[in-house]
Amino acid sequence: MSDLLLKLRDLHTDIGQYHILHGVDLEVPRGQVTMLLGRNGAGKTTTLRSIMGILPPHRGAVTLDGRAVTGLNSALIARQGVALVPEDMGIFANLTVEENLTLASLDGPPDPKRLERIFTAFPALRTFWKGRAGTLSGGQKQMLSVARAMISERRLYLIDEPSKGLAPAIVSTLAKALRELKSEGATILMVEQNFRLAKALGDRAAVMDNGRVIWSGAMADLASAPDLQSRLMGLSLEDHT
Ligand SMILES: Nc1ncnc2c1ncn2[C@@H]1O[C@H](COP(=O)(O)OP(=O)(O)OP(=O)(O)O)[C@@H](O)[C@H]1O
Repeated sequence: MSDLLLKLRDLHTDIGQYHILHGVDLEVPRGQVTMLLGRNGAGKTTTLRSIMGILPPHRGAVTLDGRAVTGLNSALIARQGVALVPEDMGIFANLTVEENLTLASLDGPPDPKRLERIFTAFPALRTFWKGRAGTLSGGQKQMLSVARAMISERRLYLIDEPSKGLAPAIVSTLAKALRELKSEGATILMVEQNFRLAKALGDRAAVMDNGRVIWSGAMADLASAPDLQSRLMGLSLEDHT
């Protein structure tokens, strides 16, 4: 078993007539949290969507645990144990919290032990268990979205800017849940603009610009080098909280 769970090689993806990814190379080690950083429009979301098979790449390779999964549709990628927590949260507003989690569970009804862990991390989901997801607050919807990924054991979690638009107290709740997921040995590839959160959770970092990864390495190396941050992103990440 290799230490690399996910590998992207020379990935090119178009959206309509636009060429968005221009040869993304990325390695995601098993059991670690890799943060995908970069300016707005750099191609971070498109990279996650390309891995998940929502936007199929037209060139390059996606390898999961040594197996090529390039071009498979998203249902098949999900069956390989990959979960995406999308930026728009991807929950079913007309269904209850319970129904949202039951649908996300890969093997029948949710495992009670996993459910208990989710309730401990996000107590609001227990409170509103029978409530429609559409009536939850923005923060609660985000928690439900993360919980949908956590309801079954996954090989890889792709998480797109979970802290976006959330109040600081909710970001702390989210951070705690993600830290717990990390402590269970989960492999996570996460887009995050909040550098304080990215730094706290990330083991590795990859910085994108103009549809490519322009730097990758240990998060500690990036966090301790303001010059590097400003060269890569045009600003100090510390200002970007
Ligand atoms: N549906 C679309 N049609 C045309 N261009 C698109 C579409 N979706 C995204 N793009 C473009 O693709 C590029 C990459 O977008 P993407 O959402 O991957 O960037 P990002 O790094 O995730 O940005 P952000 O941090 O703002 O979310 C951007 O220039 C964006 O304008």
